[in-house]
Amino acid sequence: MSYNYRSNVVNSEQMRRIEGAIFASGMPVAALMEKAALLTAQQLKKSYSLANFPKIGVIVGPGHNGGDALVIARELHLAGYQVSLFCPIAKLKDLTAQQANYVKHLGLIFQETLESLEDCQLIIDGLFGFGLERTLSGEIAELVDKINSWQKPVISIDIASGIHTDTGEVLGTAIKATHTFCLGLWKRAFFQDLALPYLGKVELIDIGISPLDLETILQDSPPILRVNPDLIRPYLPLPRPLLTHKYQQGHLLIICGSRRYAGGAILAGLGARGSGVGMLSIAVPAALKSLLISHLPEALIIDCPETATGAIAELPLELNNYHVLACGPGLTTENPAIIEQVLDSDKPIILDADALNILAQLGIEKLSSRQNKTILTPHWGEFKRLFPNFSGSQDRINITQEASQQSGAIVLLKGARTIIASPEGKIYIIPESSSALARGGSGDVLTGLIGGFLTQMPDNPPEATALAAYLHAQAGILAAKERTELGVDGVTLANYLFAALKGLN
Ligand SMILES: NC(=O)C1=CN([C@@H]2O[C@H](COP(=O)(O)OP(=O)(O)OC[C@H]3O[C@@H](n4cnc5c(N)ncnc54)[C@H](O)[C@@H]3O)[C@@H](O)[C@H]2O)[C@H](O)CC1
Ligand SMILES: [K+]
Repeated sequence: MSYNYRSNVVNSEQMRRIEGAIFASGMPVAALMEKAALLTAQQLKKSYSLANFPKIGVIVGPGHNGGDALVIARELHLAGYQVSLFCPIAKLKDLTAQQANYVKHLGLIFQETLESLEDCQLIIDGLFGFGLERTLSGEIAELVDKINSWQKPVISIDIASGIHTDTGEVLGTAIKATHTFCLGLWKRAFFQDLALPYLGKVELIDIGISPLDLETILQDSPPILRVNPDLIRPYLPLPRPLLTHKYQQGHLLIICGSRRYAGGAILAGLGARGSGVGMLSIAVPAALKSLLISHLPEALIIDCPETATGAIAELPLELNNYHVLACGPGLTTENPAIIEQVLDSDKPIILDADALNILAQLGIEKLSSRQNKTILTPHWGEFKRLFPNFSGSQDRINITQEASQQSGAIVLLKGARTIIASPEGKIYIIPESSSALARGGSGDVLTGLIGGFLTQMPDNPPEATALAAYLHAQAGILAAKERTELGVDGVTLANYLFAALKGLN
């Protein structure tokens, strides 16, 4: 695999080792601090103009996060901002103490009380970075709570102080930043749902970490990759070969719908349509056939015998005739037998919604006898039913990885930051999304979309899943931009998939 500062996500221990390797190769610590802080100061001056933010308060911690803050304070001072400093912990690391001496020499003032910073238009949080090692308490916790109570713009350096760099947990209390500049490499906390309300807008400062240094440290552990266009574009089934026909582009079967939940079947079909899959068949209870044809004239609609309440009673099909099976949207949990039939097939399968609820009843061990790939796409509620052992943990990256190891399936855990883990250990993270997607029907679109891409990319199931999740999120973002977060129903979302796809290509 290729290493890249934009894609690789690290934990604090890896960050420390990478930093250590850079220092050991000759880069002076003070030089790297200078570079990181100068680049951050440049961005800060661009986003927060002297005209609008003439008075800036800087909170200086005892470690190198505080050192960064002091270099930034110095640069802002030299650029004409009026800068006030507050340093709540007396004992500073050597380099930080040196930086403090120099800003004193320049005439910057260390205030006696935090309150002296209350009239600033902006606060810079350089209290703790990835060196935070214990819960905030006492006066430090009070200081953090006081800053939060001011409700001013707060810019955190590297990470919001109080947030655990790996798990994203709040250690006692934490700064509620409105903007965080992550230095060098993305840390895991930036993709943990728990931490998002504390990080605000996030930006990566590229301090020039070379792929060589990344490889030396990261090659021994499975990669955690932040999905971005450069990473995922090579997997797109585009351009299509000049000479091809519909069956060469794959045949997806979606098993979905009930009289009660007819819409889920339509939305899954529309999601699959958005992938451009060559052939799409949709198995539904007989009563839904004409409805599905009216929405998806290009699909082959298979009418199945129904139960008394309108669920699929049986699948009169040879499932192995299809390349991929996607199953779940709108099914109801009435008929576990069809899920058992799907599990028995030799084809790759995607299970979502009630297919997951039935699997939870059957037991996750059922997957161990499968001969082909399984992709599970739970939201948190479904996840807890499938993997009750992990429901106590807050570290979504870890538990998705463990759930994948335990089940042997690719697990996609939906959330503000969707995580995808494969049993071989790969992790993909979808870095942005829209709360417009927190709405009934958006998951059905995703199931169809994953099915459609997996059908066209049979050799790369984790990447097909990541590609679908990325485009789904981008479609949500684009649609919300144009229609607000309230205007993105499932059909609209599906209609924006092509725009997301165009944005990637
Ligand atoms: N990423 C890079 O390449 C660069 C990062 N830089 C910055 O350095 C910090 C990490 O610095 P470090 O000195 O290791 O740790 P911190 O500044 O986060 O703080 C450690 C300091 O704080 C004490 N401490 C820890 N927890 C608590 C607590 N709960 N209460 C009180 N005190 C606590 C601990 O004992 C230490 O003294 C990184 O985030 C970047 O901002 C470099 O500038 C170079 C480039
Ligand atoms: K910080």
